[in-house]
Amino acid sequence: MTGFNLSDLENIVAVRAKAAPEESWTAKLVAAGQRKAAKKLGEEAVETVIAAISEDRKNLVDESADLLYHLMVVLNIAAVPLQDVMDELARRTSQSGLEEKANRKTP
Ligand SMILES: N=c1c2ncn([C@@H]3O[C@H](COP(=O)(O)OP(=O)(O)OP(=O)(O)O)[C@@H](O)[C@H]3O)c2ncn1[C@@H]1O[C@H](COP(=O)(O)O)[C@@H](O)[C@H]1O
Repeated sequence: MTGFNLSDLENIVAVRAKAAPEESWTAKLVAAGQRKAAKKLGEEAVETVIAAISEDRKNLVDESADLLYHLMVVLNIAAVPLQDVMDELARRTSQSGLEEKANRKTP
């Protein structure tokens, strides 16, 4: 265990987003724009799903890392701090997912 967490990754992404695109994948994605970064995030999500269904534990860890990294890039481009996501998750701890689903208002 390293103690490395998502907040550390968010900080790395914020720094590398300002690097030259020729020397940083993060900067290259940021320069390409949100559409491209989100597409990459979608690809990583699909690869994570495939790893989960394949019951390939090592691949699931690797693809999950790719997924979380690309999510951090997409949040950076959208100027959404990770803390906003964590606050939303914290807010949701007050009720179960099933409870929330049952109470959802239908349009
Ligand atoms: N965690 C990551 C990370 N995870 C994945 N990637 C890159 O994401 C890119 C896409 O990954 P893929 O495996 O999908 O590669 P691909 O070439 O698109 O593969 P195909 O599916 O197309 O075959 C690759 O270049 C990976 O290296 C990452 N790039 C950067 N980071 C972090 O960001 C830091 C800064 O990186 P740079 O911005 O590149 O300096 C790094 O030190 C890491 O901490």
